[in-house]
Order: sequence, then C-alpha cells, then structure tokens
Amino acid sequence: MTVIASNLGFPRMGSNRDLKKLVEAYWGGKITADALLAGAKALRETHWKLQSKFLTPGYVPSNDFSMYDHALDHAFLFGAVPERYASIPSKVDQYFAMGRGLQRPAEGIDVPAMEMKKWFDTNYHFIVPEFSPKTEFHLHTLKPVDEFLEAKALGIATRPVVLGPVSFLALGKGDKHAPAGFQTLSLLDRLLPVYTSLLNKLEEAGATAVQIDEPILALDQPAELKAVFAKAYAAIRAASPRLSILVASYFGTIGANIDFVADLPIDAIHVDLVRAPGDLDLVLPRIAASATKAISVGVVNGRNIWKNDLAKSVATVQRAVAAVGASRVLVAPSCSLLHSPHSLEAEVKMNPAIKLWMAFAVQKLEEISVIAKAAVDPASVADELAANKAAIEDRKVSPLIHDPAVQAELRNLSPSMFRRTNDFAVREKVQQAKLKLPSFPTTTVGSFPQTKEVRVARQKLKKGELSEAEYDAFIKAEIEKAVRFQEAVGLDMLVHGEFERNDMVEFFGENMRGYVFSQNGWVQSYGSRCVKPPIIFGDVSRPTPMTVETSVYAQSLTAKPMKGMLTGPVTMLQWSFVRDDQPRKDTTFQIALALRKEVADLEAAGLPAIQIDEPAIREGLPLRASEHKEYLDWAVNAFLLSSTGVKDETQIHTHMCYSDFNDIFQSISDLDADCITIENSKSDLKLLSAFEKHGYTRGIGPGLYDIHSPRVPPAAEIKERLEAISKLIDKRLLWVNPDCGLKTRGWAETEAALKNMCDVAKQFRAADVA
Ligand SMILES: CN1c2c(nc(N)[nH]c2=O)NC[C@@H]1CNc1ccc(C(=O)N[C@@H](CCC(=O)N[C@@H](CCC(=O)N[C@@H](CCC(=O)O)C(=O)O)C(=O)O)C(=O)O)cc1
Ligand SMILES: N[C@@H](CCS)C(=O)O
Ligand SMILES: [Zn+2]
Repeated sequence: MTVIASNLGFPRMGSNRDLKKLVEAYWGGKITADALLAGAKALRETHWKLQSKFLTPGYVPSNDFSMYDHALDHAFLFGAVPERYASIPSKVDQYFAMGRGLQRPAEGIDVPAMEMKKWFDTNYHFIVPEFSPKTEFHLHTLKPVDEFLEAKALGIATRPVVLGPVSFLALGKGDKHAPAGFQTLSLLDRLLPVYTSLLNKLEEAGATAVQIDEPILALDQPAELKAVFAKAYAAIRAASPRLSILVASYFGTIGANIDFVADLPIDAIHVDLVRAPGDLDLVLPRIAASATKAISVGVVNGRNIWKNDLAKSVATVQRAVAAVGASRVLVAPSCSLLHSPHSLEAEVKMNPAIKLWMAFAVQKLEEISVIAKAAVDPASVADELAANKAAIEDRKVSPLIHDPAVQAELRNLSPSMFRRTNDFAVREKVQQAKLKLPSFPTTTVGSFPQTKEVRVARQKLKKGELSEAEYDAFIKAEIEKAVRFQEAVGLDMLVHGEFERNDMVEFFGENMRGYVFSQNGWVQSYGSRCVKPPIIFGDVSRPTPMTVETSVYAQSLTAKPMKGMLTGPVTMLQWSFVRDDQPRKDTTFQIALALRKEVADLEAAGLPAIQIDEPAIREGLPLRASEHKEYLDWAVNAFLLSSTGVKDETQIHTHMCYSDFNDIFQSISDLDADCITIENSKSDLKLLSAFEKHGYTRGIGPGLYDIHSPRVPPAAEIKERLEAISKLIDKRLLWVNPDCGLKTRGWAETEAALKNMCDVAKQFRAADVA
C-alpha cells in the first residue's frame, strides 16, 4: 500500500526564465507566434518529465502552465473576452492584449490592459476577469484538453488543474457597464454548462481526475456561498459522475467553510497544513466519516524555501493514514509551487552552510516523494530522513543566525520612536515654506526605465567585466540624464531613478546583514516579469549607509527638491523569503530599525523628502478578518519606526500599489506620511471615495495612468481622471503622478506619458490661479 505523491502546480518560467525570454521575444517581434507556441510546448514537456521522476503517475499537474496568467487563461477559456478586444485578429494577440494592452496605431488598435490584482496574499498578480449581466460563456479555447493530450502523447498521465467555477466568478468584477450591485456569482447558471462541457471533454481525452482550485475557501465567506458551492458541484458531479474531483483550498485555513465543503459530492479535499496545521483535526473526521473521500495533505511549504522537517510531515501524514487508510491520502505541497523558485541546483555560489537548509520547487517534489514513501515504509528512505534531520538540527543551532546587538536594540525601543514630533498640520506649513511647491505638484514614484543597457552593465559588473568605478560612473551618468529629463519634462519633485537597483527589495537586502541571495531563484510576479526574492536567514542590520551617496549626488545636480527612495520594512519582509524561526513582526522591526538609520542619514545629508515605499502592506493582510488587527498594528508600527525619526521639515512620502486599499484605510492614515502616491488608475474611484469619506487630510497622489502597459495615455484621458479625482479630494492635498514606478517602460513612452501628465497639471494649476 502506498500513499500518493502529488503536485498542485509547477513554476512556469523554466530553469532559466525560458518563458520570459520566449514571450518577450514574441512581443518584440523577434519570433513568430508558431515559434512561441512551440517553445512553450517544449517547456511543458521538460516540466512534466521532471515532475514524473518524483510523483505518482496521474498526479503530475497539467493546465497549470500559462503564457501570462492562469486567471486570464480561464477568462479566455470560457470566452469572457471583453468587447474591446473582440476585433483583434489573432487569438494569441487577443490574449496578450487582455493581459498587457495593445497599441497598433496603423491598424487602429488602442486597448488598455485589464485590471491586475494581487493573488491573495502573494506577490503574484492575476488579471481580474470582467463580467456583466450580458456575459455569455463558451469554450473560446480548449487549452486544458490540448495540454492534457500533449502530456498523454508523451506517455505522461496528468491531473488537469482548473480554476473552480465559484472562485473564477468571485475573483472577477463587473465591467464598467455593469449596474451597481451586480454580483458576478449571479452568472453561475450560465457558466456551469460550459464548465461541465469542459470537464466532459477532458474525460473524453482520457482524464480520470481533475484538481479544481477554490482558493476563495481560505477567505471568510458569507453564508450564501454554501448554496452556490452546492449548486456548482452538484452540476459538476451530475455531468461527470466518474471523474475524480479534488477541490483544493490553500493559503490559509478552510475554517468553517469545511461545514459545507465536506458535504459536496466530490472525491477529495486539499488543505494547506503549512498555513493551517489545525486543519488536519478539522477535516480528517469529515473525510473519515465518508466511505471513500480522500484528503490531500499540503505539508510541504509552497511559499517558502526552507527544507521541510520531514519527520514532522511524515507524522502528520501517518495520522491521516491511520484515520482513513493509505489509499485515501495524497501528499502535496501546501499550494501550487508557482511561488517557489525552480531548483537549488543552479545555486553554485550560495554559502553551502545556508544552502543546506533550503529546498526550491524541484527539491520540494523530492520531499513530497520521500514523505509519501516514509509514511508507509520509513526504512525505504532512511538515508534521506537522516540527512534531513541533520540539516534541520544544523539550522536550529547555527551561530550564523543570531546577532546580540540587533536583539538588544529591539528590546530597547521607546514609544517616542513610533511618532513624529508634530502633527501634519504643523509639518505641512514648515515643509511648504521650505519646498515652495506649486499647486498640483508633479512627481513620479521612483524608478525610471531599467533599459537593457542598465541591466547589462550590472551583469558586466557581476562578471568582473566592468570595474566598480566604471559601473558607478555609468550609474551617475544615468542619474544625470534622468534629472535633466525630469527638469525638461516639468516635474516638480524629482527622483534619482533607481538605476543602481536590480530590484527595490533585492537591492536593500544586498546591503543588509542577515540576508542571503540566490543567483537564479526567480519567481513569476506578473506576465513575463520575475523577482528574485532575497532570503532572510538571520538577524537583520545595516552595516553602512545604502542610498545616501546616490541620493546626495542626484540632489547636487538640481535646484528642484529630490526624494530619497527607500523600500519600507513590511514590503522588505513580504517580498522576501522569510525566516520561520521567529515571528514575522520581529524580523520586520529589525528591518525597520535599519531603515530608521538610513532615513536619519538621508536627512542629515540634506534630502528634503524621503519616500518609503510600502506597496506590499495590503498584501500582507491575513486572509481572515480575525487576524487583521494584530497584523495591522505591527505593520503600521514598523513603518512608523522606520519613518518618524525626522524633523518636521522633512517630508515623508509613501507609495502603495496593486491592491484594494479601502479596507485598510485607517491603517494607511495611521502611517502619518506627509504624502502617499497610490495606484488607482484601473480601479475606478472607489478608493478615493474612501479617502473622501474618511476625511483624509494629508497629501495624496492618486495614480493618473497605468504604468504596466506600453500604451501612452492621451492627455485628455489623464485630464478626465484628474477632474473626477479633484471632485473627491481637496485639491490642496493633490499630487500628480503615475500609478507606480516606470522601470518596466521604455524612455520614449515614458517621455510622452509624463509630458501629457505635466501638461495636464499645468492646465489645472492655471485654472486654480485664475
Ligand atoms: C513593484 N513590483 C515589485 C514587486 N516585487 C518586487 N520584489 N519588486 C518589485 O518591483 N511586486 C509588485 C510589483 C511587480 N512589478 C515588477 C516590475 C518589474 C519587475 C522586473 O522588471 N523584473 C525583472 C528582473 C529584475 C531584476 O532583478 N533584474 C536584475 C537581473 C537582470 C537580468 O535578468 N539580467 C540578465 C542580463 C541583462 C539582460 O539581458 O536584460 C541576465 O542576468 O541574464 C538586474 O537588473 O540586475 C524581469 O526582467 O523580470 C518585476 C516585478
Ligand atoms: N519606488 C518603486 C516603487 C515600486 S512599487 C519604483 O518606482 O519602482
Ligand atoms: Zn508601486
């Protein structure tokens, strides 16, 4: 008797970010659509073959691959293609246009991208499906079937992954024509026949099992949802009586939702036992009470890079086996491995003492395989278990982790370190007297285009082909160009452009103690964009100033005020792989203390304004409301600890993007920043209504255009938006800026867009004076 070794999803990018290179080559006109599709197919083949080495036949996932995003795939699959993309001739271009917009003036095509949002509490972004009461579904593609058959042709039996009908609708939104109060779930009756016909086609192709992802089960759910789930799964069961259906919940506890999930006519339930170890006791009795249902135990962390404590996981799996028998237990990662880097194998430069503690996606599959074997026959994997035990022990006692000086500083924090000396009303006057900014001041969020030249220069520095001095001179030249550009375009508060940064989190990690870096530990962030999260393994501190020289240089080039530019403590935490041997709060406070010193140094060096970005503060919000307060208290305090050690005259900015901030409005206000630039261009005016409703009184720069798309926003569009905003927000508080940093854009489109934006600001300023 064996326990099944399974996977819920594999990273799509490939060992060498192959997918990124492929799609970008296609977008750049360097390869044809056929070459793109062939390249993607080859990548899937590699991934299926790789996974087959570790997983039980039939439990390798398919349809987890995506050219851009899986939520977009499902909108496309079910024909939820908004009207504005309907006339784009090729399906490939139509798909990418929905993800990233498309501007082809010669063909009269100019469509913005659909909205992009954070995928639950991850740093992955999904495309928000758009619906209206008129939405009719049909199978616009047969991607899951095609990919199932593709694997089958290679001799690999897979379990297709499909986004659940309830999560698919619930994660979507009403389009701009949808009436107020439109409920996307009201489309369930229309979706189900199409959904079940897809499952039928999968069965016809030979599929015997499917994984239906319902991640919304990790959220607090209204009572009405029980009936929605019951209806959806009754229809699925009726249409596919023999298909084995696993419903997967992940990213948190399934909680009280188990009460209705346990009654669904399905064959297996997946639970995330890393985030919610208590779910075993919650779910196992329900599984045991049924004669045939199986439990998929998510014991290997899909969200972090530390080695699994195999002995602990084996004990967990054995409890499940004891309760329901080995044939009804599946070992799995806690969630899809999409959020893990590909393989540790590439990490030839990493400190071996620390690498010993880690597992990336491929190593996690190996762990799953060992756990499944050990649950029934530990002797068969005795060597693997012994080696794992030694590594886990080694990490626990390693002297590399602890820094007594950092720990002492953390014990000695005083209440005054969490507040500014005076209120904003006082600070505002002192700052305005110093900065003398016009009304509707213009600024940008920090980064300017990270061109190929900039990235190649950094690569050359790493390879030793450029000296430190040559690289510094190159970066200084880039900064000077950016400063002259900003002056010419008419911006009021300038930035240095962040050219020296590989990434806003990685850069700071590289300059702090307690971090280690992978060479190739890329994780998809959105579309073709990847990040290489730094790894926090020990106590964090800042040995020397990190940004002062660069910021001082940038300020020396201009009479206009320059913003120092830092990444905030919560974002540093949220976008790193974090140590799991102390509370996240303690790690965040250590980072905040390091940043507080940097802020003090920037002020002392003469920077009049300092921006501390916290784009990830909302993303860190626990999925369950009962845990919100505790998180928000420490997250706000960490920001205050990093930012409040300055004089009244120093203007503290912050920046947030990619999330709905309405529900943390009070916490945003509690950050007490003098100005917040906030993403808003694609999420209508709901957010600003919250600022209006709560009477926000500090500076605010709602993003005026979307920076994720190469599309240049016409001035009229920016103007219309600013007009709508200035009806909601007191114009004395308003700043004029894009949604987020411009690092992913080219210079030509940046120049055109910022010119339009600054022209609009000038028009508003003139009208204000008149
Ligand atoms: C603001 N955002 C960020 C998030 N998370 C972060 N950790 N950082 C963020 O900025 N989450 C929310 C959003 C997501 N947005 C983005 C935006 C842009 C990117 C992005 O551009 N990623 C780059 C990789 C960035 C990087 O670290 N680059 C390195 C290495 C560059 C490289 O690949 N070099 C090549 C050679 C050069 C070349 O040919 O281009 C090589 O080594 O082979 C660097 O600059 O040194 C991306 O390319 O995907 C991510 C998230
Ligand atoms: N300062 C950063 C913020 C990104 S969220 C940038 O401009 O890229
Ligand atoms: Zn941003």
